[in-house]
Amino acid sequence: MGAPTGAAAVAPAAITVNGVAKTFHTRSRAVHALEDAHLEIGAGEFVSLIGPSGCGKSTLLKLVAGLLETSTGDVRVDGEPVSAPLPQVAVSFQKPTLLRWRNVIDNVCLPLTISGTLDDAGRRRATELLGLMGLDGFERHFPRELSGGMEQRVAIARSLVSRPSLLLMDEPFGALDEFTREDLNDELLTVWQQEPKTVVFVTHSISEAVFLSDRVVVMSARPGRIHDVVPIGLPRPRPRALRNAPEFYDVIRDVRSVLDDARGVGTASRQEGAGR
Ligand SMILES: Nc1ncnc2c1ncn2[C@@H]1O[C@H](COP(=O)(O)OP(=O)(O)OP(=O)(O)O)[C@@H](O)[C@H]1O
Repeated sequence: MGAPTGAAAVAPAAITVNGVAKTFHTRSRAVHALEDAHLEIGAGEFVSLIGPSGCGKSTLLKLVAGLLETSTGDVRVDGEPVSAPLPQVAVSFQKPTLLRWRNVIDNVCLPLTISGTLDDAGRRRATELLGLMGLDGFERHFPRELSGGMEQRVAIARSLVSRPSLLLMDEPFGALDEFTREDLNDELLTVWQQEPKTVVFVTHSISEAVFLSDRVVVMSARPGRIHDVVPIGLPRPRPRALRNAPEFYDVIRDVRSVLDDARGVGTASRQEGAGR
């Protein structure tokens, strides 16, 4: 498949999370969502965040997105402190949040419409991204005519249309059946390989994290901390068949062991060198 017009126009972003804590003050109490988080993500890396419910994965993602402010410490993208959403960063969530009254192509073009930069090249790019997402021929359909998986494909195309150098994804495929999720994982990796960018991906699925990532950040709960970072040594590109390979299961076992440890239920033994 040829690269889309003007692909890889923007260099991927690097991220630094330095001594970050986040406390939410509700009316009745203070919630320590994140404590003493340190993390470096290299430009072009694909990193997943995984951990028990409530351990601060979304909070960390929103801090990088500039949607929340840190309580202490700082977050930097390409060396610049993040204090508000940055134009080179796109965020996608579990709910696709398409505009029901706009058709598919107009939904994908929305970021360009909002920034006042929509032109013929932008429309062509939107069409190309829909093709990459397996949605050729659906440009004029409305969200009500799409399945959940198709809506999420449109949302991913929308998040890519402005060529972000950093893509932050919060459980984007969490509501989808396993087969659709795997298809979307494959499509996401195709785009990521064609247009290098940094991706931070929150998921509850160990296999999804392993399949996609260069490294998996394992977090522990109450207060949320970064427990360990597991490098995923599986070669790229990663074909569908990798999901049946023994080495894939070895790495999954390795990450599960770290996750069990983070949850304080350590049972499995981490294989030294697995996944490295
Ligand atoms: N705006 C908020 N106000 C108060 N507390 C919050 C707020 N946002 C998150 N929290 C709390 O911070 C903690 C971390 O939440 P966060 O959503 O980051 O966890 P998570 O790991 O993404 O969870 P899940 O896996 O269930 O989505 C939780 O205890 C949550 O209740």
